[in-house]
Amino acid sequence: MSATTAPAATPPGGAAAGRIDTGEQIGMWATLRRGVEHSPELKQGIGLTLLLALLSTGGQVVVPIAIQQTLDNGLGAAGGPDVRFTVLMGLAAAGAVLLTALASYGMTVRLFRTGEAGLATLRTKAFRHVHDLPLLTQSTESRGALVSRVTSDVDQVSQFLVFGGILFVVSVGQVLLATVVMVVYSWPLAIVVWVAFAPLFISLRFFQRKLSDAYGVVRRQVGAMLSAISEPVVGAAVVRTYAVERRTQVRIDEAISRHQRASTRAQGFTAVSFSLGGLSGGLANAGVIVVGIWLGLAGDITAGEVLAFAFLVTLFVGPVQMGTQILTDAQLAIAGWRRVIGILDTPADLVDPGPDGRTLPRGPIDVAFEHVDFAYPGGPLVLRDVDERVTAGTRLAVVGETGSGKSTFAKLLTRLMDPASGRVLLDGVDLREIDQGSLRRSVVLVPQEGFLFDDTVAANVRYGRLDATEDDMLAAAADLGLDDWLATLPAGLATPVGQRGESLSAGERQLVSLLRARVADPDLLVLDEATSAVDPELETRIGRALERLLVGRTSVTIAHRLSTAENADEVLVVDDGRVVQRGPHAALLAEGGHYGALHASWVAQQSLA
Ligand SMILES: Nc1ncnc2c1ncn2[C@@H]1O[C@H](COP(=O)(O)OP(=O)(O)OP(=O)(O)O)[C@@H](O)[C@H]1O
Repeated sequence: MSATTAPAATPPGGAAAGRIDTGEQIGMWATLRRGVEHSPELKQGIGLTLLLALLSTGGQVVVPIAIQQTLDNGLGAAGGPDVRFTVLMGLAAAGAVLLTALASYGMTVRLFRTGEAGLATLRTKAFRHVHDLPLLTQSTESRGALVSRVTSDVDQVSQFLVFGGILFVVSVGQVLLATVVMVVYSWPLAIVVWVAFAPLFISLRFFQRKLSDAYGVVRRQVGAMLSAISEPVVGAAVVRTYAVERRTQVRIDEAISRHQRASTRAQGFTAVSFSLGGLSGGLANAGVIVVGIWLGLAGDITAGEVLAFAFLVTLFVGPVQMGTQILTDAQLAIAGWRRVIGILDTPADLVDPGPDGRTLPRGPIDVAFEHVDFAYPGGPLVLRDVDERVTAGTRLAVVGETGSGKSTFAKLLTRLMDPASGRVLLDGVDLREIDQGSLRRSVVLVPQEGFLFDDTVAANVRYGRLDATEDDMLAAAADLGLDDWLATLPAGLATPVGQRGESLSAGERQLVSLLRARVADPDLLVLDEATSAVDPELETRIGRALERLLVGRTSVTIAHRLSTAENADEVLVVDDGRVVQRGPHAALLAEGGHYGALHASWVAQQSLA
């Protein structure tokens, strides 16, 4: 059976290997619990914060009580106005207002601090985990969406915790306290207020569900919008070269419109619930006045109590009305929190064996593939039953048509992915059992286009070994015969390379990648040979540097050039995911077959050039 007709194979690492967990299946309370677990700072000193919240809400209730007391027992005292009592009540009210303000300040500052500290932890955790995510997930999940999870989704949680959270604590306290005082003054009037708010309370659950769905869509659209915007920014040169600005703009406009539609829909629910809050407040006030006067005429309630009630209703209305807004913020935050938790829940596919991991001894490495199969998620097998051994110190060139599986072979060899079945062994040890630190020290992959960061040549070379000194780098350059090239750069090692190395030519970028690999000094070097054409002088220089880099190591080069295959000790020919030929260049040439055909096409290309 050929690779293309093979049934879809299970992706390595299970179904989760291909996508990031959306987190959508996590319930609201579970999200909150898990969110707090991930940011334990949020719980720190919560007792004191709640006490301050209680004080700041308690203070608000003192004012209506003071008004009632002043009216009934001060100004309206049986034997004429009691000035001393009235002043005392005034002072009590002023003290309560001051205490409320101080407590509210203390609570706000504390919530700010713990909120920001907790979210910084969450952001750091999520960002670190992005690095551990399966390589396949990172290419499947659009990068913009991934960035939005770590940035704007966490911001959303932050906004709620810092603002919504404060309002929530105060509102709940205020409503409860106002209710208690209302019941003490007049339970029939308290019932009037609660009846007025009953429809809103009952419908809150409905709104909460609607808002949750609607804001979940909004958060997804934010990710999609960031993705649509960031891709053309990164690929600006391609957009301009092919004059596809209009098409790109249409994509971005569509993403923005989708976000706008989702936001408008969500805000529609907010508006309805907010208006319901206002309506309930109006009803409650009217009910209190009418029933209050009626009770007053019957002598069941004093004038001071009715006036206090009017104030208490205000205390009650504000938070309840605000509650719908808080609900909105909470839903946004929970939707954001879910997406961040989704990242943290996505298993890192490459499990580091940790302290049990084996360490590779230094020196050239012996490589073995034992019946290795591999398939990308949901796709057919792209490597089938690869069973090969490369003895330490060998220079192996891997050749094959485009799409035959060469790069996949290299990725498995460097453990960027694990095989679906079979084993890859280095010095007889399964790659999965090797300590990640030891593996990264001993094995280095030089990709076709080595990524350069927007920094100096030195900083980029240092990615090979973080403690490399300038002398180490100069020695590496001398070893690869690149010292004179380095001297031609405007500031030598201190020359800035620009974004993605754009200030350097393609060939120069390759030289920086080779220097980086030399500084790393691996025992197994896996090279994906660059295909971009560079000028002949630089080509010779790259070839010479490569020659020197390979000395004393095992090397596996994905070869696109005839000379590389010719200079290798052995050539491995891959076709449609299978190894079809192996041997030294000359022997394979004599054999013909796939290698003969590849060789003929190389020779034809060269004569054309
Ligand atoms: N991330 C991926 N997701 C899904 N399929 C992939 C992925 N990367 C590669 N493939 C598929 O796997 C097969 C082998 O790809 P691979 O990159 O290993 O080939 P290659 O021989 O290195 O090709 P080239 O010489 O063009 O780089 C191809 O059919 C390719 O489409």
